[in-house]
Amino acid sequence: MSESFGVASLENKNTWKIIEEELEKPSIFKSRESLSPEYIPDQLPHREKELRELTSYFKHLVTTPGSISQRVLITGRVGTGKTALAKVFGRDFTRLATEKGYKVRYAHVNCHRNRTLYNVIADIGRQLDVPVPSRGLSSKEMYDLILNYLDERDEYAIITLDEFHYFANISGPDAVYFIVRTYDAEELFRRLNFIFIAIDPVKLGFLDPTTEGYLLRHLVKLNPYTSQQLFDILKYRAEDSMYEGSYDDEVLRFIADFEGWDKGGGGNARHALEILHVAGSSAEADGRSRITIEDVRKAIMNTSREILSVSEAIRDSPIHELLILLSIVKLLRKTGRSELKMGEVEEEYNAVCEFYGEVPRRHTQVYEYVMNLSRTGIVQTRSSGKGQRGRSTLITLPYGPLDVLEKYLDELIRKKIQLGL
Ligand SMILES: Nc1ncnc2c1ncn2[C@@H]1O[C@H](COP(=O)(O)OP(=O)(O)OP(=O)(O)O)[C@@H](O)[C@H]1O
Repeated sequence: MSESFGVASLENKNTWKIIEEELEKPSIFKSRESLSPEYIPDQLPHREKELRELTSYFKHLVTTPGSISQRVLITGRVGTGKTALAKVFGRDFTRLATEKGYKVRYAHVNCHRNRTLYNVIADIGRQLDVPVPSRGLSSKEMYDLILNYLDERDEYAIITLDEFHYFANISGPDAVYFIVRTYDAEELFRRLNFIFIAIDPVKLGFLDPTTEGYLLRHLVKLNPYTSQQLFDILKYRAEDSMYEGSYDDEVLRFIADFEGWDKGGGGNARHALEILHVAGSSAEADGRSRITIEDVRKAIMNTSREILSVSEAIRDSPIHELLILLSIVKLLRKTGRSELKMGEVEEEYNAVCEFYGEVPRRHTQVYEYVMNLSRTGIVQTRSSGKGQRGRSTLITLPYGPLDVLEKYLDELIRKKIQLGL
């Protein structure tokens, strides 16, 4: 026993040593989650004006509640703070309204995840704690249930439909009209007020002119951030999430100048924060307590704009769409080829599903997912011309690096499986 214990203690000493060394490494982050994209900060530097605009649109809820059903459209490029602005506004407005004795609720629906009218309304009901039966109701019946529930409790709600262009594209103009309908005739409808978030109002071009005109008259447009604004945002978020001394103004300025709209960057706060996060992680992994400019350079290379724009586009994709994208990336790396046939992607997808313990979808669904990835520009597809046995769909990715993308997809899929998404 003692001998085997002796060997075990030697191994234990090694594992124990490894863990002790890891634990003794200096930490850069005092709170990683407050740097994560989902985190909603207390303040939003450089979005004060837009916060005031939103407040003025919804002021009736604490002066003449029920007088109108407001609809506002927030637009802006990726990473300009549309989601954060709506959530911070929803959180603080409802808190202040409640303090004044008005019952105002807030719900934030992600239309990338909930793409049909039925799912959008069901999610609204869920977030407002409306006791909605899980099946057997039409969208209209569920909508009426929510309105009556609010009416009985004399409550009003502000509902944000985020990534509204996905819902509009997939569900079509009738579904949009059902939600946006601008008539306020029936009093009951004034229980619900809406904020729509879309990257670009042009994407709503198919709306009927009345609806489109209405939304464009109630528009809050977020401009891309300048390098100075990004510097202030990075400083504010770093103070929240990283230990003092683990970064300095030179590091923040370097990132802000890379991403700042006035310096030719995307003006994208998510990208700037992602670079800071990756730079901090690599300094911490090397056992260093300070982020260097070299860490930032490496982080910028690893969060290339393409990878980042893809990561933003697929952040809320269904898990099997991600498994198919990962299969394409893996197969392109394995074969070294520039294009893949649908059949071989499907074969790889079945193997990838087995690896992650997921039940593979059938061919038609796989094809639909690939077309979806193609519609959103994440993959490129073309049908094979003559000279190939039978017609097949050829698939490729116009960007890289594939190894970085594979690592990113693996982490995203594991996180979604863990969260049961
Ligand atoms: N003014 C700001 N102050 C602090 N953090 C900000 C600010 N603007 C954006 N952020 C942060 O930057 C990240 C991106 O913001 P957000 O997700 O709101 O952008 P978005 O415009 O909704 O992007 P997308 O179009 O991809 O949804 C989030 O982590 C958010 O907390």
